[in-house]
Amino acid sequence: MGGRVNEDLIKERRKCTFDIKELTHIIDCGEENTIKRKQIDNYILNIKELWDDVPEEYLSHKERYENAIKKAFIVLKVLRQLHTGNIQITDHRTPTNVYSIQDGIFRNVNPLLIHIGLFWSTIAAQASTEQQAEWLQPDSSMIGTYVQTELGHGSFIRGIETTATYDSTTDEFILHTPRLSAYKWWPGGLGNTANACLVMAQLYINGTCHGLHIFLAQIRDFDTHKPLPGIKVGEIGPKMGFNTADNGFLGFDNHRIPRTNMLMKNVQVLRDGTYVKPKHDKLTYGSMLLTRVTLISDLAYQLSKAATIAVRYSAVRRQSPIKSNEPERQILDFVSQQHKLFITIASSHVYRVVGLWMWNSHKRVTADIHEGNMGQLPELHALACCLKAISSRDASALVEQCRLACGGHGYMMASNLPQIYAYTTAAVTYEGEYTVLLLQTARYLVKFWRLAAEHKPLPQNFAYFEDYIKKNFEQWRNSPEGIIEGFKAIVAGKTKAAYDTLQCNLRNGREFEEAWNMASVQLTNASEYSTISRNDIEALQSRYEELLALIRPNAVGLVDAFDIRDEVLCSTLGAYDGRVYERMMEEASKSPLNEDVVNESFHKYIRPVTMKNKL
Ligand SMILES: CC(C)(COP(=O)(O)OP(=O)(O)OC[C@H]1O[C@@H](n2cnc3c(N)ncnc32)[C@H](O)[C@@H]1OP(=O)(O)O)[C@@H](O)C(=O)NCCC(=O)NCCSC(=O)CCCC(=O)O
Ligand SMILES: Cc1cc2nc3c(=O)[nH]c(=O)nc-3n(C[C@H](O)[C@H](O)[C@H](O)COP(=O)(O)OP(=O)(O)OC[C@H]3O[C@@H](n4cnc5c(N)ncnc54)[C@H](O)[C@@H]3O)c2cc1C
Repeated sequence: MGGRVNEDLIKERRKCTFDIKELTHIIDCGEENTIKRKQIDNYILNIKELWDDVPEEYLSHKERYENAIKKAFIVLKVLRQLHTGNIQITDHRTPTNVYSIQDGIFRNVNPLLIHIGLFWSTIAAQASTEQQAEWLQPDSSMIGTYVQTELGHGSFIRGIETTATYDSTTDEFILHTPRLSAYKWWPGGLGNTANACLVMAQLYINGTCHGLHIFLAQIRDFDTHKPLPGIKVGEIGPKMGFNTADNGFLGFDNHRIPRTNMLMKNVQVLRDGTYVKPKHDKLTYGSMLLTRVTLISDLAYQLSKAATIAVRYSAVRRQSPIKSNEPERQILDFVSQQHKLFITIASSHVYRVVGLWMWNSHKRVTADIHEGNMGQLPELHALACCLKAISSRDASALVEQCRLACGGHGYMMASNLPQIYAYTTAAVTYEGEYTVLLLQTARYLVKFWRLAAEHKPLPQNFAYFEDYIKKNFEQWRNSPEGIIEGFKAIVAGKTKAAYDTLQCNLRNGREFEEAWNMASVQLTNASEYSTISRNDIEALQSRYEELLALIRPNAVGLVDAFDIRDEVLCSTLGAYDGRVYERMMEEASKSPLNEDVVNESFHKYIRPVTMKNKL
C-alpha cells in the first residue's frame, strides 16, 4: 500500500535520541548479521507464491492446511538451497533466522516446524555417527516429527505406555499401542504431512523394561504417502491456535522396525539383546532441554512483534484530551499506556539476552557431555525449566496486555495480536507445562537448601542461601545491584518456607511425594522476603515513573530498532507507515460478506420473517 507516512509517526521518529541502526545491530549481534538477515528477508519475502490473495481467516480448516503446506515446501526448498550455499540461517543467537520470517508467511504455524526444529536436531544429537550418516542426507525423502505425548500422558513421561519390544529372532523392535490412552496425540506435522517419526517408547528386552528410548519409525509410504500396514494415523482437529501445524494422532499395531532404528549415540541394544546403559539416564530428554532453551529467544521475538504493533498504534491513535481545552492526545501519552507497553519492550530485551546466554551455556554443557562430563547438566536443566516457564507465561501475559492496549481494534484478527497471543500461550503448555517445569526447578533449589540448612558446603551459585541463614543480607538499596540482592533474598526466603513446610509434612508422617504435593503451591509461588520497606517501594515507584517519561520520546525508535518488516508483522495496526485506518478499511473490504450488496440469507431467512405480514 503506497502513501504518506502518518504525521505523528514522522514526529516520533524525529524525537528519537539514539541511533536506531546501532540498536538493531546490537539486537542482531553485529552489523554483519543484520546484513545477512536482510538478504534472507528480501530473498524469501519476494517469492510471490508465498502471499495469499484471501486472508487466512476466511479459509476452511482443510484449505488452511493445504495453503500452509504449499508454502512450507516452497520454504523448505529455499532452505535447502541456502544450506547448500552455506548460509547459516538457524543460528539461535539472534531472531534473524528463517523462523521469524515464517511468522509472516504462515501467520500461523509452519506444518514443518517440528520436522525442521525437532526431528533433525534430535537425530543430530542422539543418533550414532553411522545412523547420522544414513539419515541426515540433504536429499532425504523423510519428512519427520517428534512423537512423544500420548492421549493419557503428557507431563509425566515416565507414564508413557507405547512399547518397543526387542525380538532377537528377527533383530527387530515391535512398536505397539496397547490401549486408547497410549495413542500418540499432538505431534506437529503428524496429521497429514510426516512419513517418518521419532517415537518415545518404553523399551522391553526379555521381559525387562529399561524405560523410555527414542526410535525412528517410517509411518507412511515414501511414494504413495499411504499409512504403512499396522499404522493408524490422522489429524486431531481445530485448536485455539496452531491450526496449520497439522498436529496428529498415531497408533501402532505390532509395527516392526529394525533394531538399528533405535537412536544409539548414548545408549545401545546389541544384536544379542544386551542393553548398554547411557552415562546419564536423562540424556534421552535432551531434545526437550534444547527446545526449552531455544524457546526463550523465540518468545522474546514474539514480544518484540507485539510491542512494535502496540507502540506504533499508540503513537497514531488519538483518544481523549488530557486537559479539557486541548486536542485529543496520542494514547502513548497516557502514563498507564506507557506502563503497559514499555515493560513489553524491556521484557523482549531481557529474554533476548537471557536466551542468548542460555544458548551459549547449552553449547558449553553439550561439549562437556561429549567429553563424558555430566556435572553441569542438572543446573542447565533447572535453569531451562524455570526460564522456559516464566518466559512463556510473561510473554503471553504481555502480548495480551498489548492486545488490550489497542482497544477494540486489537481484537481484530487483522491486528495480528490474537494470532501472536494464541501462538505464545501454547508455549506455556507444550515442551513442559508451566507448573510442572517450575516444580523441577523447585526440586533443584530445595536440594541446595537442605545442604544449607545442614551447614554443608554449597556451590558458589548458592552462597546466598548461607547469607540468608546467617542474616547476612544487606539493607535494601534502590539500585540494580540492590534489586538483584532483593531477588536473592526472595528466592532464599521462599525456598526456606517451602522446605520448612515439606519438613513439617514429613514430621507429621507423610511420605515424601505426598509431602511434596502438599507444599507445591509454596514451591511455585513467590512472595516478598527481602528487607524492602514501604518507603523503598514508594521511591522505586517514582523512579519507575521517571523512567517511563525518559523512554516516552524514544518509544517508536525502540520498536523500529527491532526492524521487523511489515510482511512479518502482518498487522493493520503496526505497519511502519502507521496508515492504520486505511489498512483497516482495505482489510474489511476483503471480507466475503462484502461480496454481495445483499447477502442471499436476507431472501432466505430474514425477509420471510420481517416482511411476513406486509406482503
Ligand atoms: C517433568 C519431567 C522432567 C519428569 O521426568 P521424570 O523422568 O519423571 O523425572 P523424575 O523421576 O521426576 O526425576 C527428575 C530428575 O531428572 C532430572 N531431569 C529431568 N529432566 C531432565 C533433563 N532434560 N536433563 C537433565 N536432567 C533431567 C531432574 O533434574 C531430576 O534429577 P534429580 O533426581 O533431582 O537428581 C518429565 O516428565 C518432563 O520433561 N515432562 C514434560 C514433558 C514435555 O516437555 N514434553 C514435550 C513434548 S514435545 C513438544 O511439546 C513439542 C512442542 C512443539 C514445539 O516445540 O514447537
Ligand atoms: C500446540 C501444542 C503443540 C504440541 N506439540 C507436540 C509435539 O510436537 N510432540 C509431542 O510429543 N507433544 C506435543 N505437545 C504436547 C505437549 O508437550 C503437552 O501438552 C505438554 O507436555 C503438557 O502435557 P499434558 O497436555 O498431558 O498436560 P497435563 O500433564 O495433563 O497437565 C494438566 C494439568 O495438570 C497439572 N499437573 C500435571 N502434573 C503435575 C505435577 N506433577 N504436579 C503439579 N501439577 C501437575 C499441570 O500443571 C496442568 O495444570 C503439544 C502441545 C500443544 C498444546
